[in-house]
Amino acid sequence: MSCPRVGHINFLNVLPLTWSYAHGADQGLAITRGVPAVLNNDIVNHRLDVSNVSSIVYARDSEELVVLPDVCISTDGAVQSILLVSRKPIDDIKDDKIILTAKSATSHCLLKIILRGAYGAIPNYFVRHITPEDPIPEDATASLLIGDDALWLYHHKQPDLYYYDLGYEWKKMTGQKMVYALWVANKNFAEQNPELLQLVYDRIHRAFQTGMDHKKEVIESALPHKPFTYEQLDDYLGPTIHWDLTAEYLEGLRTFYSLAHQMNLIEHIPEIKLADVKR
Ligand SMILES: C=C(O[C@@H]1C=C(C(=O)O)C=C[C@H]1O)C(=O)O
Repeated sequence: MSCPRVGHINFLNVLPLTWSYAHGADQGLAITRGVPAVLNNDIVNHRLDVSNVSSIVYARDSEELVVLPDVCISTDGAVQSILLVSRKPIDDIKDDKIILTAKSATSHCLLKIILRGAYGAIPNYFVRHITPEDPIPEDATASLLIGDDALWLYHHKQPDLYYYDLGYEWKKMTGQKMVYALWVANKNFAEQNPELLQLVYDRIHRAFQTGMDHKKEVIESALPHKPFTYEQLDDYLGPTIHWDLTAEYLEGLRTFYSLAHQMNLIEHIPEIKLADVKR
């Protein structure tokens, strides 16, 4: 095998890695860019060898996957880019109709856990494509958005709607950190290609360090293409989004899996198997 097939989420929450790939870290890798839901599907169908995926995907397919250590997309509290936008206060949501963005998987579960666990609500959920300019379809009470769409909404709030940050809500409910996304490798690929796995791990792990050493340049690289200011991205990347998969973040991930299991969103609580790479 020559070029490992690597999935990359095309959201600003991984901008340091996007920047590093554009500055040579993609050499020898075949990169596929997409929204989480598409990459989730591609890794479990073996169209990718390694990918950034929704963290719930690992729990659903842990027999076939291993987790790359030290890297993830996570927050300790507010995330800004995973939002429930609602026509009514969250306390008044009961069996209402809620639209879930088709781009996500983890946040679907996170919202269900929070609404049931913290607000006693069991709404009717429907998955649809939603745009941030028109976030709540006429027939629904609320919508869940993620990524750049949600970040844009966070900075363009309408006075007649209510906004809830699910990172903040998770921290309030559990006291824990939250891991939204992991990098996983297909087990067969990992076992048969240890050197390529090491190469991909080194590139991704280093990219966040190098990227943050060049934070100004990294942010400026996105400004011409994205509807955000320097200050907004400076606040989002670094203090808000974290990329270190430390013991505390792993604990938050285990709590998430455990609550997802209690709600029958996953069949079992997986053991988190880390890929065998030199760190
Ligand atoms: C923080 C975020 O984390 C993400 C949320 C995901 C999900 O809900 O499945 C998947 C990947 C991450 O991009 C975000 O998208 O804003």
